[in-house]
Amino acid sequence: MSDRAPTAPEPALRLRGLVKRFGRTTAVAGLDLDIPAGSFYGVVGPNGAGKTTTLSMATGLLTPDAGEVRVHGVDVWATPGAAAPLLGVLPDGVQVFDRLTGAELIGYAGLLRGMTREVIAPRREDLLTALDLKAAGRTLVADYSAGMTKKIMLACALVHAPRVLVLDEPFEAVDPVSARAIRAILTGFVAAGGTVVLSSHVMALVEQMCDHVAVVAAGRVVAAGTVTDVSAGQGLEQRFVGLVGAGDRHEELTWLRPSSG
Ligand SMILES: Nc1ncnc2c1ncn2[C@@H]1O[C@H](COP(=O)(O)OP(=O)(O)OP(=O)(O)O)[C@@H](O)[C@H]1O
Repeated sequence: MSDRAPTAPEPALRLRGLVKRFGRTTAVAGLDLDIPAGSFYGVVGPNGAGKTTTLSMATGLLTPDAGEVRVHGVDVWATPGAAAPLLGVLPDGVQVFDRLTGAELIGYAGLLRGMTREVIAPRREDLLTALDLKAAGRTLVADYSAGMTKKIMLACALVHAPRVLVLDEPFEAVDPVSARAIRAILTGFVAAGGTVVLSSHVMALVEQMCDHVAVVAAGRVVAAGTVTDVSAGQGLEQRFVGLVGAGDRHEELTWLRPSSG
């Protein structure tokens, strides 16, 4: 028997000491997080907590001021060419090439990942069908609704079959039928050994879908672990408010009384 201590398995994503400042604003203030391989990981936090900034640095979209990111052990910033194929990314609020049709955009995403047209074509059809975008595949993305744009960008993130999916608010503006289709895709992906990291403001969704969650506030992780552990018997929303909320204090807008006018 070996007397060596077993080494912990390499996480799908390892974030260490991430820092990002925008002028005088510190968006991310030394953030550490391990996302276990095979997990369905939710990242939650109040508006402006640093979630988008963190996920952008974790996926090679935004250069950190300090810190390190590894995806399955591969350094995202030192070796971006090796890390990129492992990652599928749905960014929030980035410019899309919207003068392409949906089908062209998926094709373009596949070509950027070095895929051949022969491999891309059937996958593109599968994705358009699965995301209920078959008819819209021939329409310019500029003419898409917010939810359709979200779905086509998700298709672009999936086409090269990455190992880790990082999705910034994937359900925002998406209708319930499409949300169900996306959930099925993501659940199947995790069941097949993939890792999903998503940010969301919907605690019920994170509680239902995710097995792990990190609560981010003021650019740091204030709680992380299994959803059961982080919820601590209170339900995730209650725990979230307890960790980052201002309690039950609400300013009254006394002037907002239509009947008193
Ligand atoms: N490009 C930028 N230039 C200047 N400040 C920025 C920029 N991007 C983010 N910030 C600031 O960094 C902080 C964190 O923003 P970030 O978008 O990461 O938060 P978030 O947790 O994703 O918020 P939300 O839940 O509202 O989407 C905020 O104070 C924001 O104003």
